[in-house]
Amino acid sequence: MKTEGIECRALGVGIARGPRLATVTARIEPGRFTAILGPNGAGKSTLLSMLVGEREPQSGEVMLDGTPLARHGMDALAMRRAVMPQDCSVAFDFTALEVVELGRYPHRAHPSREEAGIVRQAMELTGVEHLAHRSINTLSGGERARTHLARALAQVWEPCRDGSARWLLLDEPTAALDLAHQHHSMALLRRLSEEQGVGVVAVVHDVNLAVRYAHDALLVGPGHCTSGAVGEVLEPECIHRTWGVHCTPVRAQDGVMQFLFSARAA
Ligand SMILES: Nc1ncnc2c1ncn2[C@@H]1O[C@H](COP(=O)(O)OP(=O)(O)OP(=O)(O)O)[C@@H](O)[C@H]1O
Repeated sequence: MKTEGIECRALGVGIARGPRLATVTARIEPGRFTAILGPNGAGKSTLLSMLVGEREPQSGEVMLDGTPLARHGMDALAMRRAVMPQDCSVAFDFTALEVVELGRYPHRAHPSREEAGIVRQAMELTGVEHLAHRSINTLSGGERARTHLARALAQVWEPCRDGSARWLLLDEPTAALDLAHQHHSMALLRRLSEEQGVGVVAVVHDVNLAVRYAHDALLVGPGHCTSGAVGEVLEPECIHRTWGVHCTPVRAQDGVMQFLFSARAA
């Protein structure tokens, strides 16, 4: 039986002693980009925090490569998995460069020969190299988000020595980004999954970005969870059921199906 990947086994999503928001049974594959979508308050961030191991599930469990997540140990996880939370505030007055360097901290016992190069290339990929010496707390929301994405990329830059898959778990990585940077970042994440086998899991609100760049979708709530190939999950009827908006499929010039949305039926 295939065990590689993240498996949600009847995962009860909701805060401790709070209501059950959804029960998630799904397998998330490495080498694929999985978008988590759903209405506000459906439990997307709560689910992500369970996949990361920050929050205990109300029931069920999260397995990584066939072993319960908690048994992997935080140090081992940090070598192969980077997390970008929704709120990326930094208490200290670090420069952008220092924030990205933090991504390399888990590797300090076995540094790469390319440490400085990794940090520089990660910053180039998200377009923040010119901000290297600025204080993180003086950057705009989008600049800060791109700096934290660079930190996450730096953390999982090199393949694991034991060949295990690397993961990026990101909570709304494009929320603060302008149109160009949204597409640039999503394309980058897709490439990382396809070319380097990284498992990318990202909470995304923009259905069209998800349809264009993700392989799979995990749709949370209200009260249920659906997962599968993005084009099968995010179809007009399901979108209407989930968000109460009507949508018209249109084919973009490059052949990708996208949607036009309206509050009322055409
Ligand atoms: N620490 C907390 N204490 C009380 N309720 C909480 C806490 N954290 C989350 N919740 C509640 O749990 C529910 C799910 O929150 P969550 O942040 O997972 O939703 P979400 O789907 O990510 O929403 P959004 O799209 O608005 O970011 C919400 O109703 C939220 O108010």
